[in-house]
Amino acid sequence: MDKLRIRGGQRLHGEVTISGAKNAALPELCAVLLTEEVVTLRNVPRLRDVATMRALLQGMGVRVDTLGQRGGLQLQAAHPLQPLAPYELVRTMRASILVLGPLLARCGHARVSLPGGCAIGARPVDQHIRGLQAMGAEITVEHGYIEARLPPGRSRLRGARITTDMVTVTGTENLLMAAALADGETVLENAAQEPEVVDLAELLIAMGARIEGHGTSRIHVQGVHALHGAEHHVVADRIEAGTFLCAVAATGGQVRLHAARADHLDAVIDKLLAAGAQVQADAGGIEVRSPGGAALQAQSFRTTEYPGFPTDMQAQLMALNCVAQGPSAVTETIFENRFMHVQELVRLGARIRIDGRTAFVEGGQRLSGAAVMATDLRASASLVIAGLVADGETVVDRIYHLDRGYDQMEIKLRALGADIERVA
Ligand SMILES: CC(=O)N[C@H]1[C@@H](OP(=O)(O)OP(=O)(O)OC[C@H]2O[C@@H](n3ccc(=O)[nH]c3=O)[C@H](O)[C@@H]2O)O[C@H](CO)[C@@H](O)[C@@H]1O
Ligand SMILES: C=C(OP(=O)(O)O)C(=O)O
Repeated sequence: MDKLRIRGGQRLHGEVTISGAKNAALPELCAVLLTEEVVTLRNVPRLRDVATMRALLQGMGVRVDTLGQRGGLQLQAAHPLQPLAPYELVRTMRASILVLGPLLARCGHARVSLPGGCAIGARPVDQHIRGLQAMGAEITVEHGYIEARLPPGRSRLRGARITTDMVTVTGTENLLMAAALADGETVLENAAQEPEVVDLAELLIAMGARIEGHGTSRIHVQGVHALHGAEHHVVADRIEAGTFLCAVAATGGQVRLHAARADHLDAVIDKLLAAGAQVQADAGGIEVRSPGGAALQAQSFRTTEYPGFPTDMQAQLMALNCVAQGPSAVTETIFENRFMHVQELVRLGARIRIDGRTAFVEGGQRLSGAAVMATDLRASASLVIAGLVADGETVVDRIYHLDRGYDQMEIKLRALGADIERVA
């Protein structure tokens, strides 16, 4: 099993190009199920989750061709499709649930394994199911599978007004894709406003869907009979960019992030500016400069839905808070168990106490390298940041979590001057 070996203490300097967003690419790969024509996606990141999604789609009968070396994929979901998402693939990637809406809309039935719980929380999919039921689907859950079909005599879902109980990102995406081919108008209330939802809507519109209001909490979709092929560039990964911003803030140095979208990172950049880092944005990317974490002020924050502070950046900013000066309180409101990195950061010398949904970080600690275990994707990223500033050697085990969502992270960090290598 691969590990990352990091010798801390190097400042980061230079330039890095931010990859396409995992959380945009995954729903967009599922959107190809909505048409029998060719869809071309550019800037798809090289990730384990993308490989899993590719295998899932290929198992259904989708043709997938790689275009060159720069993240191009050409996909075609011509008939006949096998509308099945088996447990073996779904259990390794929760985003597999995103095939449910498109399969139901296109094939009239779908059999998708329930994703189950994971390290960061229970993560039920009841809102996805309820929304599709409101659109006329008959859904049962048996033997660990969601069995969804249209009632006898119906060939399409029907538009509906759906208000989800909470803001759900993949729930909004599933219902958006289903609504694109439904009969009549769908209104999604309490919709997620994340940039990845907007990017998916832009792909769907390029495929002929009639969507308005994406990027707000109310999305209107006027269903159409068929969608067609399209070409789309996946938006830059704001979480990868935010992770590099926190890494540079912690180690000190100066780095330019090409292709990063500052307008998608306001909440994170505000915290880094308040901490004392310098962050400047222009049309081509973001430049960050920092004297190093020990010269910064720790910042309290609370995760919320976009445009609030993203839960997917909580662990990374907490790693910075461990070395920055002063106490801070980090409150996680989205997932009930997303502090798995805390005990590993403590192994590196951090001082953190958890009380319910809040972690209280003492700050101002000198970290010292140790063997630590990655427990989930962003927890892994926080351990890498901590390892980059710790004295001596840190070995991060179980980095298959990191590979799910970061495109060549150690190669990009090494190009910036980090002493980091992948070892077996
Ligand atoms: C592939 C992808 O895009 N993943 C992102 C997506 O996950 P994902 O879409 O799974 O997260 P949601 O936005 O759905 O989850 C928000 C909250 O709602 C709850 N919930 C959600 C759906 C549902 O049917 N019932 C329910 O109770 C969840 O357990 C969680 O507590 O958004 C999260 C929140 O920004 C991010 O951390 C993930 O990186
Ligand atoms: C939690 C995440 O992803 P997923 O929803 O794919 O598990 C993440 O990207 O941090």
